[in-house]
Amino acid sequence: MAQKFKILIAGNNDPISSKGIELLQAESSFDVVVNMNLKEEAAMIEASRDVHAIIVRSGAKVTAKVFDAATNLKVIGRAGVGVDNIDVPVASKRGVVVMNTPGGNTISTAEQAFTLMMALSRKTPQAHATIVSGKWDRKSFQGTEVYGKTLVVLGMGRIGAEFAKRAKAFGMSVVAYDPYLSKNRADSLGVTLCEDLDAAIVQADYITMHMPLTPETKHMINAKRLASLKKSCRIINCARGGLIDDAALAQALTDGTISGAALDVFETEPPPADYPLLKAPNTVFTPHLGASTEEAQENVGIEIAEVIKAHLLLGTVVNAVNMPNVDPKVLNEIGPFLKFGELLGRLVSQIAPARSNVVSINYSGKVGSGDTTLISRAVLKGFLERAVGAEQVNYINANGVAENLGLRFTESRLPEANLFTDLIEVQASNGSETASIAGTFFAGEPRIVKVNERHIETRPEGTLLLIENQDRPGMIAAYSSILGKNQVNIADMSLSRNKEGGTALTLLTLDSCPSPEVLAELEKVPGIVRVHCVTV
Ligand SMILES: NC(=O)C1=CN([C@@H]2O[C@H](COP(=O)(O)OP(=O)(O)OC[C@H]3O[C@@H](n4cnc5c(N)ncnc54)[C@H](O)[C@@H]3O)[C@@H](O)[C@H]2O)C=CC1
Ligand SMILES: O=C(O)C(=O)COP(=O)(O)O
Repeated sequence: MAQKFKILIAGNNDPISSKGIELLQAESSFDVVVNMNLKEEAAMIEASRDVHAIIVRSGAKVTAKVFDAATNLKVIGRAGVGVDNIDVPVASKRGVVVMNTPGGNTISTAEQAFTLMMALSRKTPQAHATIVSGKWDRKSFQGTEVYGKTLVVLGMGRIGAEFAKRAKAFGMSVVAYDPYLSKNRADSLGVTLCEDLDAAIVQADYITMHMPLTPETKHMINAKRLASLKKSCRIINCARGGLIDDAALAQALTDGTISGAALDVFETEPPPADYPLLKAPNTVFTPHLGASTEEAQENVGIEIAEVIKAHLLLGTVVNAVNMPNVDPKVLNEIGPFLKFGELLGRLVSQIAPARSNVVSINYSGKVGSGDTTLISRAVLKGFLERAVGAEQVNYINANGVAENLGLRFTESRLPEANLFTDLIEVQASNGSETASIAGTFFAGEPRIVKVNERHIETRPEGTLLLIENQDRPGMIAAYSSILGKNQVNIADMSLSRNKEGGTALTLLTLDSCPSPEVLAELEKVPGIVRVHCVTV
């Protein structure tokens, strides 16, 4: 019977599009539970216990404790962009893929930010409030035009670029500050690239912010920067609370250091009633509504449902923030290499020199001409299992685990086929010694074709005994007799030597693993240099 997957649509009064939910409900192997009342962590923990997937917007928080409880969890889908309500490092550690829907709410958020800029310039909410309170006041609400003004866009990504296009249509001159924006892209958007944040913002009549909240961007607009702005400057933040120091902003507005602020996002959401910013003059606020349009919600709701469904049913990975993408075509092509890469990593870890600090993966042939990111992660996973335990390492956290152990990993790719159509070679080195195993596929079957630079041919199955010895007569008889006398049966054998009278390598496939005593006896045989027992 096909596996059943339980999917939790989790929210805190921030609904996911019914079209997305229906798409999941139509799948017979999915059990879809919708709970929009998950404000408290305890409720979220309870609701997540036995689920395989969770879909959220920004309201429900997926914390470390939720991961502790959700032991079946495979994937989290964020119907939107920001994943700051999900503990992504913990997700990665647990091997849970986190996917989002970049792009689906871009236009809506750019439109919301633009609306905020216009409403701030024309004091629209304040004017509205007086009318509904019975006043007709035409003196207090003189505004300013945006036409001809300088707009500084901080973060020229998807939303920033859409904002900039609209601003240009309104006759604004646009300056961009974004350390990752190329000059070509700035030129094609028709904006002036400024490489220095402080130099950019002092020119601004308007500043709009469109970047994620990271340690680098936290409090990017602080008291010092606010003090450097033109008195006429107005700030719009429709990205994330915390990009601006809200307390410093409240002070700057109260002191008249700047002329206004329009915010869709706050450092604390929702802001408490005594939040100083709420009392500051010249503000326009909305409660995190950037993505709250019919169109955006339908886009992100359907997209997240589709990618979660594809992940659970087919293993594809799209829009993941903690893993490379794997589409069905790629998965079909590299699927066998993933398993094999993991196996090669596991084998090399068993013959690696002590304190290996570099793992090198060399691809050649067809496999080397494609994207090998995921195969390398599979190799690393296999290699690291001995060090940290198989449960602790997965495709998502493999690079981080390696980094923590001080293990460097290098990759080389040669599209040309050598002796084999596809070859993956994994080497581990501690600087003075190196061990390596290379493998390929023969008619779809995996084969080990090289060990420690010696050509050999073995199926990677069962227990392998690797013996390096001086190339002289009598060696095979010596080790065979020790194995025989200890009831260890040899199922297969492959021999290789570098040169006559040099060092020979034997790879034996055994029916059982020799005891440590038998391995020690083998190592004592004159002429035997090294013995390794490796389990596949
Ligand atoms: N208010 C709302 O409802 C919504 C808010 N957002 C938020 O808007 C923000 C932007 O979203 P997108 O444009 O889709 O993201 P994006 O990834 O397309 O753009 C982000 C841009 O910020 C730039 N950036 C990164 N670090 C920077 C730094 N230190 N200084 C200046 N620029 C920097 C990046 O290079 C990138 O170009 C995100 O934080 C997202 O969560 C998105 C949708 C709705
Ligand atoms: O997509 C984002 O980053 C947003 O901030 C939108 O949040 P929401 O889905 O409206 O809770």
